[in-house]
Amino acid sequence: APPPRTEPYKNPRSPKNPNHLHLQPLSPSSSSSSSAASASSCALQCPHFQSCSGCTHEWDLDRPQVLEEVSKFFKDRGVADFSFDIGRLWEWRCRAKLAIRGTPEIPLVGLYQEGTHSVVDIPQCRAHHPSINAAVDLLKQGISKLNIQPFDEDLGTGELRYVQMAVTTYNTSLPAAERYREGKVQVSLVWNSRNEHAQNSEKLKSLSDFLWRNGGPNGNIHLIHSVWANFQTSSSNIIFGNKWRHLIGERDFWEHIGGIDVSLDPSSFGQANTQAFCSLLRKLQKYVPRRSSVVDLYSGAGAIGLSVAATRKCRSVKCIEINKESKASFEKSVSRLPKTVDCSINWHNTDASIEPVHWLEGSDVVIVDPPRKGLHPSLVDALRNVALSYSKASKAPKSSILNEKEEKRPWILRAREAAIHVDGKTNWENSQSWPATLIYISCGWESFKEDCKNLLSNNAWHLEKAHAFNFFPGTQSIEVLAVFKRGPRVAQKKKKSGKKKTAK
Ligand SMILES: C[S@@+](CC[C@H](N)C(=O)[O-])C[C@H]1O[C@@H](n2cnc3c(N)ncnc32)[C@H](O)[C@@H]1O
Repeated sequence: APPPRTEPYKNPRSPKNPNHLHLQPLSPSSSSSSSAASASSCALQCPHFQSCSGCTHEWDLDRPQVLEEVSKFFKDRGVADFSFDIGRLWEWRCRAKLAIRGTPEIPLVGLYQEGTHSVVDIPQCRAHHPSINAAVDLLKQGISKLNIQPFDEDLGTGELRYVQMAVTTYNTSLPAAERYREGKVQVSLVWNSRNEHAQNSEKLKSLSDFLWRNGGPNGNIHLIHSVWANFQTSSSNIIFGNKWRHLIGERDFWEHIGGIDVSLDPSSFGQANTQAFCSLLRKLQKYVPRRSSVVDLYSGAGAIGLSVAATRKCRSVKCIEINKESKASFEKSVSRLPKTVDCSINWHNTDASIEPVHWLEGSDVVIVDPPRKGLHPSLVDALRNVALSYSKASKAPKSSILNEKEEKRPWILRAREAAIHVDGKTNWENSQSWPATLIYISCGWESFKEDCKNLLSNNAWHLEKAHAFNFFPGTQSIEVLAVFKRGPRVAQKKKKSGKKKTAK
């Protein structure tokens, strides 16, 4: 795999109309032969394009159209050196949730056709890590051989509803260059029953054994890392139910991300593009001053917070996450942090939008990585208020901790108690600081623009750096990493020319 490339973003040739190109590819003899050649070298070339809803763009995978706008947006707000990390263009997806429909003889495993609930089979998907396509093939063989009934959405009948495939490329016994290609798949089968005691659970066990026999360490090719079951009977569109069971293979799923070992249970959020996420983390780490106190809001299983705890020698890291399922993964990742890490680490299972000022207090750096819809308005308000009270009164905002005694609501008090707490070796004094740096990671460009404008208004914050990452090649989505500093931008003093003025 070629290493990810980072390029300072320059306005390229005028954007082409991808639909037009799709219908009428330019021939090499046309006057635009050089752009046609570069477009086809970054073309998706997937047989499922247009029937499957996963990819929306077939050409210029290295340059999503939205980049023009993104680059201009940051330039207009004072970021001169915006960069874009192109990364891997095919076989980048290490995590896929696929619907299972059809019949036992002809199962369909894939995504919905745009705007419908018809599932399209995507055996040769170009975005999937090759191990996902191979595992899907094996799963289909198992479905047919064991007469597993795919789910019927209209009737609510059938056995297998969805499958989640997650690839781990963590294998220290292989040379680093081979690890990605040799990725192993954690398969989670979403079974249409309440639990493992239902009538058809023997078939679930048979399917899991089939996958392990044929794709496990003693199979023809070792493809499968482990098999899990999730039980879901709801008629809603929600993919997963609340019950998870580990069926076979290694229980713990590890990945090496951002300089640390990170554990990810199937119920926890995981980034789909592992390599692009690693590039983002490498960049992010540079913006966290050494020995700082960090709060990581929307932290999931803590990949970002724990990575900066280790690589930036942070004094403290506080992670805030609404999904209680991420707790176990966080705990395992903490257990593998290098022994040299001297950091007070906390993980709170709560909603970051409830009384967010509480979480900001005592931190030098706040990292936010919200879902696509962006930050909750209460958090934007808290970030603005904290910054504005500094610049208005030239002093720190009033401590929310002073009001703590008055807080009586038991659920808020419970959330403030850390679900996981690890002491550092050094007893640092409690910091009275408020964040001076805000690092915003966004997968939703439209919501980011709104949040960004609100954060910048009245000079509460200013933008210092911005980078984008090709997290989802083939789509118009990109991942943005934006670094804000508290207060207005201070104009840079012009360097003295060094030439002495000569008296006339
Ligand atoms: C884009 S993911 C990022 C996770 C993590 N930073 C990572 O990279 O693995 C967003 C996370 O925010 C969590 N989340 C959503 N709404 C939340 C809220 N109101 N408060 C706290 N966490 C929330 C989700 O459960 C999810 O884990």
